[in-house]
Formats: sequence, structure tokens, C-alpha cells
Amino acid sequence: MKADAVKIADGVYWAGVLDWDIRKYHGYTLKGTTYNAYLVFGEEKVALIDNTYPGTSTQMWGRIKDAFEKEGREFKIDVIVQNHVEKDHSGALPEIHKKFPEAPIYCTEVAVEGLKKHYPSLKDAPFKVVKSLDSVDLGGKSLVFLEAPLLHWPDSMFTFYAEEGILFSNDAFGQHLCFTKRFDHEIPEYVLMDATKKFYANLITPLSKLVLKKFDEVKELGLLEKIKMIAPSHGQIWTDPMKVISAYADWATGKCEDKVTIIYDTMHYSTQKMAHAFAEGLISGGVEVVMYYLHEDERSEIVKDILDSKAVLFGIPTIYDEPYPSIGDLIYYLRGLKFNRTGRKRLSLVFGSMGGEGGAVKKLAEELKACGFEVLDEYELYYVPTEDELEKCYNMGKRLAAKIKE
Ligand SMILES: Cc1cc2nc3c(=O)[nH]c(=O)nc-3n(C[C@H](O)[C@H](O)[C@H](O)COP(=O)(O)O)c2cc1C
Repeated sequence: MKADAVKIADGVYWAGVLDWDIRKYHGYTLKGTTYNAYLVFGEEKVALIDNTYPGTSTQMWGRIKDAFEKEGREFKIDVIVQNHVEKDHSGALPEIHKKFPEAPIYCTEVAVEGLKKHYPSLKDAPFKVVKSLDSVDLGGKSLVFLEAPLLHWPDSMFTFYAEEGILFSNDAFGQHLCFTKRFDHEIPEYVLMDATKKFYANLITPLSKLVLKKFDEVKELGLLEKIKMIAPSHGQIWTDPMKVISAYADWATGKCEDKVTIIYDTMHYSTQKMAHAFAEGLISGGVEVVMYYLHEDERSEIVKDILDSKAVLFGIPTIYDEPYPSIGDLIYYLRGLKFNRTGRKRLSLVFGSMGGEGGAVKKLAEELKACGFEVLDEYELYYVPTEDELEKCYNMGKRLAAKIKE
């Protein structure tokens, strides 16, 4: 298929894939994404950095051929860089290796095993294991590697094109967006930052301490000021790298807004009434409120708002002596995401309605404490809330708003 490559710097091209159609990816809701592959043309060698999801390579090959035509070079990839094992970046590696069997595959030691397990046809491929600050010379241009274990998988690494200051960061700094333009400034800023926040919340939150450590390491190596562009493996390319670096630093250190996320579910709408009364109290106290109804909303959107909320309220009714089960999906997710690793214990209130012994609120509060939330109060009431009971919710919301704004 014919497809155009996009020149992003002198001798550097985006040759990735626009996936218009994907709507769910490991439980993450999205409206399309891109798999960003990049070509770097040195005077002697050409490197391909990362590739695309299995079965989506037609577009990528079209763009690769276009880039070679634009550069007037013989169609030959000399160096393959695989920053990360995950299939959305490595799915075309077996085809690339088949076409260019002599080209060494640069990756971390852990990645070799992972890639061979994913793609048995690579068992005799010429892997070249790299460590931090190893480099490959393309002729007048060099690629420097930086291991990034657990950012976000054990095999992850970054590749830095030193002469132009381009950091190929793989998943770090990415966003699940599918736009026709490739650069940060070519799409609305709110859309870009919202998608970046969602990506951080869902993929980077538990790694927050490692993010800060990596920033220190990059600073100590004197690389931070050399980064002129960040080219991630999903979404837009950052021509303003400090914008996303400082956003990551804020999220990693638990910087939050005067904002509360309320998450609830309900069977007969009593817990919903409570949620709305809490919201009114919070709004009256001057904080922003975001509301999620678990019956309709899903976890990858919810955690995006938890990331910059100082408090999170959970409302759940009792069913068969237990919390209504939709909350279980979120609780398991929150356990894994470990929001307290951002250096902030988010405040919480837990509430709900019941019709007998109840108990859902207490059980949920215990779960939330185990997930690192500071549960300030619990409020469980019998069946449909009275006006007085709703006023109590309102007042609890207002008091929480005052505490948040202290
Ligand atoms: C199938 C079912 C099972 C229930 N089991 C319990 C229970 O074990 N203990 C209890 O206190 N209430 C139980 N209830 C009562 C609800 O908790 C009560 O109706 C509550 O007001 C529902 O809140 P909601 O309107 O927010 O859904 C049950 C309700 C239903 C529909």
C-alpha cells in the first residue's frame, strides 16, 4: 500500500501506523491510536526504531519505502532497534528480520528472551544486547541507548539520537491518539494533555518513583538539556519536551488539583442520590467535581481523574452482604496502580445505601485503605435517603472541600 512517511528532522522519518479502528486495548478505552516506527538515515547506515502491532504492517512498509525514495537511498535497513517487547511495537519484527536477516536487532538482554518467546522465528536472529550508554554509529549520526527497566516493562529502553537531540522514548510520554498530524502543537492542547494524563494514569502510575529516579539519572548524565524532541511510540511527537517532562514530574510527585472524583454504583438510585448530595456540598465548598457511574463508565477513564484529584469518594450499596460487585473491577485495578506511590495519600469518603445488615461501606473502606487511600469517614444509610440524610451528605462534602482547600 502506498503511504507517505513524515519527515520529523533532517534524515529522520515517522513511518508508523494509524490505527483508526481500535477501541479497547488491554482494558484501556481509546478511539484509535498510532504505532510509531521511526527511520534514521545516517551517511552509511539506516536504522528502524520500533515497529507495529501484528497484522498492521502494510502502512508501515508503505511509509518506509516512501522515506527511502525521498532520501534517494537503496532500500536497505541496516540496524533494527527494538526498545520494548510488547506486541504493539514489535509485531512486525519477524517480517523485518526476514527481509533484512543481516541487520542486527539492538535491544536489552531481557528483551531478547521476551522477543524469542513471542516470535519463535527469531530464535537465530542476530540480537545485539545493549546496556545504558552503548551506542551505534550510523555514519555522522549515532544512536545512544538508555536502559529503562520497568518503565514500563523489564525489557524497556530508550534510544537517543544524540546529534539532533531526539529521544525515542517508546511508551513513555505516549498518548493513545490517532490524528493525521504528527506533532504536539498541531492538535488542541487540552486533547493532547488529557490523553497524556490518561496514559500516565493507566500505565505509569505504579512506576512514579522510577520516573523521578530516571529524571535524576538523565540530569546527571547531562542529557536533559540536550533533549530537543521526544518521539514516543504512540501518538503525537513532542517538540516541547519540557511540557511533558514537567507534567510527568507533577504526576509522579502527586501534584493534584482542588478536585474530587466521585465514583458510585446503584441498584435503586439511593446511593446515586447520596453521590449527588455529596457533589453539591463539594461544589458549594469551591472544589471541582467529576462524577463516574460504574454502571456505564469504565476504569481507564476513571483513573485518569483520580490521578489529579486530592480526594476520591466511593459510593456503593450492599448486595448479599457485600459491596455491589462492579466496584470489584475498579478495586483490583487500584490495588495494582498503587496511587500512593505518587507520594500522596488521596483522601476518601465511603458511602452507600443498604436494606438490612448492610456492611458494604465498611468492607469497601478496608479495601481502599489497603490501596493506600486515607479514609476520613464512612456513611451507610437505610434504604432511600431522607432530606436530613441528604443534608448530612451535603455537609460532609462541604467539610471535605474546606479540608482540601486548607
Ligand atoms: C438482590 C439484592 C440483594 C440485597 N442484599 C442486601 C444485603 O445482603 N444486605 C443489605 O443490607 N441490603 C441488601 N439489599 C438492599 C439494598 O442494599 C437496598 O435496597 C439499598 O437501598 C440499595 O441501594 P441503591 O438504591 O443505591 O441500589 C439487597 C438488594 C437487592 C436488590
